[in-house]
This record gives sequence, C-alpha cells and structure tokens, in this order.
Amino acid sequence: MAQKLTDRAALDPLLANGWALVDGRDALEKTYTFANFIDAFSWMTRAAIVAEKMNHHPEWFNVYKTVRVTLTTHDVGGLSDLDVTLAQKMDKLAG
Ligand SMILES: C[C@H](O)[C@H](O)[C@H]1CNC2=NC(N)=NC(=O)C2=N1
Repeated sequence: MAQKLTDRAALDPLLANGWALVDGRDALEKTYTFANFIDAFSWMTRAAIVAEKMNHHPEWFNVYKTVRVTLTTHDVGGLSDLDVTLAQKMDKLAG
C-alpha cells in the first residue's frame, strides 16, 4: 500500500523539470510535447508498460503530439512516493 508523501522536498527536482502541482488537488501535472503522434504514442506505450509493472497508473490525455499527464495516488487521496517514481521514469523515457 502506498504511503502519502510526507517528504515534500522530493518534489523539487520534478518541479524544476516541467512538473507542476495541480490547483485544488494533491497531484502533479506535466505536458510532454513530442515531434509527432507516433513519438507521442510510442512514449505512452512504453510508459504504460512501466505503469502496469508498478501497478500505478497515470491519468493522461493525448492530442496529436502532446500528452498531458496527471499523477496522484487514488488509494491515499493524494501524492505518494509512487507518483514521484513514476514521474521520474516518465521523464527518463522521454529522454
Ligand atoms: C487495486 C489496484 O491495486 C489499485 O486500484 C491501484 C491501481 N493503480 C493505481 N494508480 C494510481 N494512480 N493510484 C492508485 O491508487 C492506484 N491503485
């Protein structure tokens, strides 16, 4: 079971790398922009496999070459260490 994030400093590197806290909700958001739809969907496929392995799933919205991702942990009603880990892995996959 995930634990609510108590060490909020763990968010700082993400906030410096395009992630932002969502207004009115304990969640992180980032919009990735790729070169084209194939690159965006390829990244989503790779991110989906990572998410499934973690049993931790993003909320996301794709339009053409952009993907807007929202991360939060529904089981704890807010951010957990799993969101930080998934955000890091998504950034790494995006290169
Ligand atoms: C039953 C299952 O393990 C849970 O519903 C998992 C699945 N994926 C999840 N993903 C996210 N983002 N938050 C959760 O709380 C969550 N819980």
